Formats: sequence, structure tokens, C-alpha cells
Amino acid sequence: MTDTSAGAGPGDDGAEPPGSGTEAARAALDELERRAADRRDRPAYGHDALISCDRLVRVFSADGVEVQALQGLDLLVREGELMALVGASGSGKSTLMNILAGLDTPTAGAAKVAGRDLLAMSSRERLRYRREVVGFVWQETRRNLLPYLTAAQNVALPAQLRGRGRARERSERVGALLEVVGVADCRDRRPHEMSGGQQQRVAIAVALANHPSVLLADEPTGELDSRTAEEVFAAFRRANAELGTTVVIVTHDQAVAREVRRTVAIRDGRTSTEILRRTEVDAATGREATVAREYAMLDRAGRLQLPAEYTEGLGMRDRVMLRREPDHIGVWPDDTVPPDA
Ligand SMILES: Nc1ncnc2c1ncn2[C@@H]1O[C@H](COP(=O)(O)OP(=O)(O)OP(=O)(O)O)[C@@H](O)[C@H]1O
Repeated sequence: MTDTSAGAGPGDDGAEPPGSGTEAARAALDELERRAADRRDRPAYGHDALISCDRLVRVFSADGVEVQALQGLDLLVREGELMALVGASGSGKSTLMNILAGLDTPTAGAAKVAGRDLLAMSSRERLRYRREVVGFVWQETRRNLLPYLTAAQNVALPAQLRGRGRARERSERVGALLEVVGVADCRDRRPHEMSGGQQQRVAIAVALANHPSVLLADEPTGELDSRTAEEVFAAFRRANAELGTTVVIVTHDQAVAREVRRTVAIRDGRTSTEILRRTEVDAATGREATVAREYAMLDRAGRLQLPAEYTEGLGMRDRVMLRREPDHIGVWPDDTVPPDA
């Protein structure tokens, strides 16, 4: 233990006797400086992520009542990921998507997408951000497309508005995008001449028109039957694989959530658990199988959200008992005596 008691000063000859208070204080100071330097050199949170949300808060006030839709949400998404966000109704998914889409601003915290600081953008930068950095697909099919334009005209519009490229290049890109999402045959049809699934796939092409870094979709298959939903999801997957676009999908659809490698659950305005899926080859049979593992998010304040089904199943409430083991932490209901206590 470091002795920092007062009264121990340099000796008569000016030299510090070993173990003196001054020497100990200097050692403590060196240690503090070393730790501060370590902290300085450590990469910042989310430095290599395309999307980073750091303790994001969004409070709505309505009729004098405050609703905390996001309560310190942390989320990192790497470039090229295809991931799903799930959560109960009212957990804050749409609030998060609106912030990432540049349609709403957080009350506190930090949010960055492709290097843009979502809290510090001017209204002009915000407009550019919405046009160039993110593409958006909404649940309601009619919200995504202009009804009096054909599929090709809808997809051509964002680039036309931006005044980018020559007409021929734009037309080629429209054809290529409709091909990627699998609706090249709908090129000259207006929305009412297409099925709901075809309209959503055209909507994906529209959202991709300006080469966005991120494609955001809020319940894009919510109005579709499961077979059609699969086709729409396949279009997201192709956009991700062929164009490298990072895709974040909010979904209630378990089938869609199971199809992605990473599913993040939001609970009470915070990220709570995360499921990562990997393909593993069985050494004995050589057969491939998808292995899913569930993780809980540990935020930088050390907070951990335990899944409700775990805590409810074990009758855990208000307070739990913890014990640190060499390689894990044990958690027991408050009134339980741990096995080898
Ligand atoms: N504009 C607003 N004004 C007041 N409260 C709001 C507003 N928008 C959202 N909320 C509230 O914030 C909370 C989170 O809402 P949000 O729409 O983000 O949830 P959600 O997870 O997307 O739900 P759902 O799955 O039903 O769409 C809810 O309690 C909601 O009532």
C-alpha cells in the first residue's frame, strides 16, 4: 500500500530517504500521468464505426408530460454490416431511426454517421446529409414512392434533383438498381400497377439512388405477407452484398431478424441484448450450422440489462446478489444462498 502520510521530508543532506513521503507522492503522480497518457492514446469510443451512438437521449414533452424515448442508448455499427433492431412497441426504435435519418435531433449524447455529427449539423448540412449520406425505406408503401411516376422515374428522381451525372448514366444506374432489387420488369409501371412487395423493392432502389453510406428501414415488411417479406428482405441483402451499403432494419418480423448476423434489442430506450449468428462447420460431419449466441450490452457506466425473461423466470427484482469468480460474475436472486457459500 502506498504510504502518503505527512511529515516525512527530505533528509538533512537534501537527499530523499528511501520510502519517504515525497518519493511516494512522486511515484503516485507518475502513475497518474501514465494512466492519463494511456487514456489519451486509447482510441475514442466508436472511432472505427460507421454509426456510433454514445449515451443518446431523446426526451419528448407533450402536454407538460415528459417522455424519455431514448435513455442513454449506445450503439456501434460497422461499415458493411446488415443488422436488425428489434424491441417492444414504444421501446424507442423509431425515435432512434428518425435521429439516424436526420429527421429529428437528440436531446443529449452523441451520434455520428459516416463522420457527420448529428447534433452539430446546420439545417443546410442536415438537408445534404438526408440526400447524400442516408437512404430511407418506410413501412407504408405509399410513403416511399410518388404515385404518378413510374418505377424508373421514381428511382431517377433523387439523382435528377441533385443534378448529378448525365441523363444516359442516370438511366443506366436506374436500370442497374432495379436489377439489384429484382424488379427490372416493373420499370415502366406506376405504384398502383405493382404489388406491395414490388413497391417496397422499388423503394429500396430509390433509397439507394444517391449512393448512400447507410440504408435505414423502419418495418419495411410490416404490411406484407411472409413470402413477400422474404423477397423484400432478399433485396436488402443484395444491396448490402453487391453495393456494400450498410443496412439497418427495424423489424418485428422474427423471420427477418433471424436472417441477419446481428440483431440488437432495444428496451426502454437503451440497447439491451444482442444476438450474433455465425456459421460453424461440424468437425465430425462437415455439415454447416448457424450458431446463435446472446450477449448483454455493458455500457461504459458498467450498467448491464438482464433479459426480462431471465430475471422474471428467477424471480429477480429490485436487488440481486453478485459474486465475482475468476472468469465470470455470478448473479443470484436477493434471498438465495449461492451453492457453495
Ligand atoms: N413526437 C413524440 N411526442 C411525444 N412522445 C413521443 C413522440 N414520439 C415518440 N414518443 C414516445 O416515445 C416512446 C418511444 O416511441 P417510438 O415510436 O420510438 O417506439 P417504437 O419502439 O418505434 O414503437 P413501435 O414499435 O410501436 O413503432 C413512446 O413512449 C412514444 O409514445
